[in-house]
Amino acid sequence: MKILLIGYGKMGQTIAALASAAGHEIVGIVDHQASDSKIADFTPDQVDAAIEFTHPESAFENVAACLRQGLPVVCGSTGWLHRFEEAQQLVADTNGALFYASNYSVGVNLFFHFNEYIAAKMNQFAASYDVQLTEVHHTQKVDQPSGTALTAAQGILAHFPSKTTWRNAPAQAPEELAVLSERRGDVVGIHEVRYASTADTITLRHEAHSREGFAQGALLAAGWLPGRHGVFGMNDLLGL
Ligand SMILES: NC(=O)C1=CN([C@@H]2O[C@H](COP(=O)(O)OP(=O)(O)OC[C@H]3O[C@@H](n4cnc5c(N)ncnc54)[C@H](OP(=O)(O)O)[C@@H]3O)[C@@H](O)[C@H]2O)C=CC1
Ligand SMILES: O=C(O)C1=N[C@H](C(=O)O)C[C@H](O)C1
Repeated sequence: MKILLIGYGKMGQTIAALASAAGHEIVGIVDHQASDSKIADFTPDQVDAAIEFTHPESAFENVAACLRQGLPVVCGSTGWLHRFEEAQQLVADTNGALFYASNYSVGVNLFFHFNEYIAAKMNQFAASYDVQLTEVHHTQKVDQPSGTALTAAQGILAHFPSKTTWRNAPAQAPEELAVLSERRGDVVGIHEVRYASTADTITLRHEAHSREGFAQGALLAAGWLPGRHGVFGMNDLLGL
């Protein structure tokens, strides 16, 4: 597979290493510091898929540039969902292909699935149990709460109707889901959903040990996307 990497930080470099080991070709790197290349320098005959892991403030423009160039794009940057509808419209206008996941690891996507199942079960016991979400990441992370925590929060709100909104702080009303963020050292990513009653606590937890799971998932998505048209996510890829 011929890959254009957009963003050559922690994720870009992890993807490059795994891609090269798997025999894929990195045909270009677009990054603030690591290269002078631009997305507009690349055409669909040179690139099977672009993989974008940059920054919340640059993700939409990078995705848009890929779509305008006719490049299928796998985007992992978080914190830009306020522009997601614009991206969807651009995909439709260009007959393009966009893959987005707040978290590309297979384990986290199983966690999302279990989270929804547990929320639906626990709804029957909502009078006794309160639920809260916590996420812990490294101190370089700029967005808060994490994209993964937002996806998990949406899963709870959809299946545990006693919670109708979320707040990135301790809840101030029973219908608010507290989504608590902590930034500590070089933690790769910990997400935890906790249902607590006066009698006991039930916890669903995912802890990433490295960035390889995210990178493997992004490469899987990049292999799957070419030839498809539309907006896709991990449920399409994994059939969850
Ligand atoms: N969906 C998922 O599974 C995962 C998502 N992420 C998300 O991916 C994003 C990147 O994470 P990570 O690699 O850890 O971050 P890093 O800060 O380590 O790397 C980002 C890189 O992108 C560069 N960059 C910033 N803006 C642009 C731009 N406009 N064009 C090209 N390059 C740019 C940065 O350069 P400079 O430093 O010079 O600004 C840096 O080299 C974050 O939003 C993070 O939340 C992370 C892990 C997994
Ligand atoms: O910035 C990170 O590092 C991560 N970001 C993603 C998120 O916001 O959920 C995924 C993962 O947790 C690592």
